[in-house]
Amino acid sequence: MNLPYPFYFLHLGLVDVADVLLVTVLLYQLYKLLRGSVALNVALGGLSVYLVYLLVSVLGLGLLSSILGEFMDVGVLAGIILFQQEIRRFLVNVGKVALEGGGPLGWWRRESSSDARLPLAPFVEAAKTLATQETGALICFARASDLSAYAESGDLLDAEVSKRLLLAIFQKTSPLHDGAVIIAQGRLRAARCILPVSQNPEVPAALGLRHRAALGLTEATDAIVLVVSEETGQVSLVRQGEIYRNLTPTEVKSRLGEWLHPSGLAATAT
Ligand SMILES: Nc1ncnc2c1ncn2[C@@H]1O[C@H](COP(=O)(O)OP(=O)(O)OP(=O)(O)O)[C@@H](O)[C@H]1O
Repeated sequence: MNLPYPFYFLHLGLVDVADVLLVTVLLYQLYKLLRGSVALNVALGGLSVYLVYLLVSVLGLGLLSSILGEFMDVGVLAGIILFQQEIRRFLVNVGKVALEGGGPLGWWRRESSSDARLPLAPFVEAAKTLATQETGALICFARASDLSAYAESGDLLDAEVSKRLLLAIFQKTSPLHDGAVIIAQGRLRAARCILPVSQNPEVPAALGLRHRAALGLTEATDAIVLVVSEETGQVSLVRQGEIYRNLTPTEVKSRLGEWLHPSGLAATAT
């Protein structure tokens, strides 16, 4: 391909164009996989260091270039360790698409930053009843971040959401009551899920593991978590590592509506 000055020195063939397009698609897929999670910040940090390294190398700053070069040498290994969950999910998705054109885990990949079909009444009503009974509960609402790795740590259900189902799961005698329930794409996807526990030293000592797990998930992803305390019967909502405690059913409904249906869609279904 003949290019105009000042790009005439570039020899750009069809293969190069296809190469650039494929890299663009790959980077976009990676962005979709990482968006809404702290992994995206880590990836952007790594990319910034790499760009500085390239610049420093071009400018011929020997010492800085060799220091960053050492860093780059271990970068691939560090990347594999840091992103092991994301790499695993990416490969699982690629495998599913190749074999089944989507497969049973296809719903995790659907694009939706909030679930317009999700009725909120079952959650508000179940939280109210569980709070009265002082029965603990942990309910996670997936948004853009992929929660499949957390769902896979528990029992996959893929059931229709209802107040009765939520109450049955969290009853103390239920074999599914321990851990968290995950809601995604309008369905109850899994129960008994293990969440990452927040290591934030500023979390009040009065909050135990259930609340720390809710905080931990929202620090790592853009999920929203509803917590019912077994000890106090208080209902809390957690978002972006922040906890809103002791909420009334009306407050739970309006906050959930605001966060999960920002456009006001489907709130009528409640
Ligand atoms: N990492 C985790 N992921 C999911 N659920 C967890 C996790 N850690 C603890 N839990 C749930 O929290 C329960 C223990 O809650 P704990 O009493 O320590 O927390 P808490 O924040 O004080 O809550 P509560 O006010 O209900 O007592 C466990 O039985 C389990 O169901």
